[in-house]
Amino acid sequence: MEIIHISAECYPVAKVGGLADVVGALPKYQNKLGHIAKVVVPAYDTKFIRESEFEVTYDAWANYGNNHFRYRILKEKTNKLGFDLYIIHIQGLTDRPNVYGYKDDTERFVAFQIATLDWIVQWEHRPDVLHCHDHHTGLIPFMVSNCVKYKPISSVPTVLTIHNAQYQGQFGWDKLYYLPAFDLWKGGLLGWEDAINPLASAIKCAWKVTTVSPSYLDEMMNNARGLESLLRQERWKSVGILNGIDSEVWDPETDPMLSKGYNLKTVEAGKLANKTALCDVFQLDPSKPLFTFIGRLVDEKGADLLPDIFYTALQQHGDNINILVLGSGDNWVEGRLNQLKGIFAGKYNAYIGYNEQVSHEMYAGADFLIMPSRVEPCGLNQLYALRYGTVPIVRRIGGLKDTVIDIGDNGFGICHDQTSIWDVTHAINRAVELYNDKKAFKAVRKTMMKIDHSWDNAALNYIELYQILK
Ligand SMILES: Nc1ncnc2c1ncn2[C@@H]1O[C@H](COP(=O)(O)OP(=O)(O)O[C@H]2O[C@H](CO)[C@@H](O)[C@H](O)[C@H]2O)[C@@H](O)[C@H]1O
Repeated sequence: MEIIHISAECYPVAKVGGLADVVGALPKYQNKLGHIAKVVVPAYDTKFIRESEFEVTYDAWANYGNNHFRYRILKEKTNKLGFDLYIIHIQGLTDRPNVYGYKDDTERFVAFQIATLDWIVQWEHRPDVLHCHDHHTGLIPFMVSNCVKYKPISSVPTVLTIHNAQYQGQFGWDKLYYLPAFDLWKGGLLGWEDAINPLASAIKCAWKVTTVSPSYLDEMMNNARGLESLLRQERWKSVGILNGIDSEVWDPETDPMLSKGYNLKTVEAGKLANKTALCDVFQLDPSKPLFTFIGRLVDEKGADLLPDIFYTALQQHGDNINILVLGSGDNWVEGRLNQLKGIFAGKYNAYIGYNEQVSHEMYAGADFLIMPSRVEPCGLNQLYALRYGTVPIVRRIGGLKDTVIDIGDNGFGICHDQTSIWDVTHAINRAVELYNDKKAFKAVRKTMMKIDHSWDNAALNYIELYQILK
């Protein structure tokens, strides 16, 4: 089958969060299964794009509304990611350093989606499926089925994967004219409440809707930022497929970002070496348990509670624990996390910003990884932690519930029910007890490192789903 993944992010081309990890890995595993999976993303001004070689495969003009734009489709020459990578360059719209956060994000992603379809519609052959990821590509299912100019590809199945229903990409009806012509009576398929809502539109129009864990699919029926009733209505065509991880990129034995590689047999010495190096950089004490948080500092991750959680835990445990944070997001959370550095020097530190290298060093050097998420569609951090022998401390929600079993149930993680200061500090107390029971701690590390969360199975689940659509 020929599968076209269309996305705003793809690791290592452009990454903000987990969406990039999925789009950078799933196609590779689909290719390994003998299919042809390709990826289309906007051509941002990122390091990967600047440092890779591309050839122009298509050069044309398009428009959204009255705005004409020139776009070029560039193909990465060496296939170094394990799939064909196409980037769409739209001068003045895509060629910026950040993926999101601009006032004209609506225009940028509408233009990207129109350019993608304008290009595909003039191919001599038809792909087998267009796989859209999140709201940035959410207008594609509607446009493929309804816009006159895309009629030649209207029989190509579209699949939407919801990585996070918190973000929907709404914009006003005054911008309806951005879309290529369609019968206006079909316009209702674009809207939800009082706006054009790309995520809602894709839920209505895609042939299949998937999300990234079975539990999150259930939870969305009652908690999806206003889309609950729509999701209930479209449940018949929806399925939850648990994400995998790229076990080539995330392999503690070969990870070039670590101070020392390790495997199941050498995990104790390997983790200690990485912990020592990490503690050295962040002025922490490697003889104490190291708790970490990695992620976007936003409410859905429970980040607003982190400063109080850490303050309470550090007060309770005195000199017996270390905490290290890596993240960026809400300014006031960043500020408070920075403030704690002065209060708890030598046992707490925070790196405010985005740093892939430091994240790998932390998965390897940490003893525990905290994820007190309010919403977690799948979560990849806990899967990386498991592979690197780091015990996840998670709230029982979404994909966290589907992937982490509590030590009290013969599992390998520490689970709690609520995103609250009490629940998380209690979980930290349990973690300290586990850490002090050296035999049990070692056994838990071994158990979790043996778990296979690679994409092999999930990639096949997606193929089976596409095949039903043929
Ligand atoms: N400051 C920083 N520096 C370096 N690396 C950082 C970082 N902040 C985050 N990361 C990295 O970004 C990724 C985060 O992935 P997640 O899946 O946990 O969350 P996210 O909410 O972005 O993804 C959404 O999509 C994914 C994919 O489907 C779902 O798993 C998830 O539940 C959903 O919310 C990890 O690779 C992590 O290491």
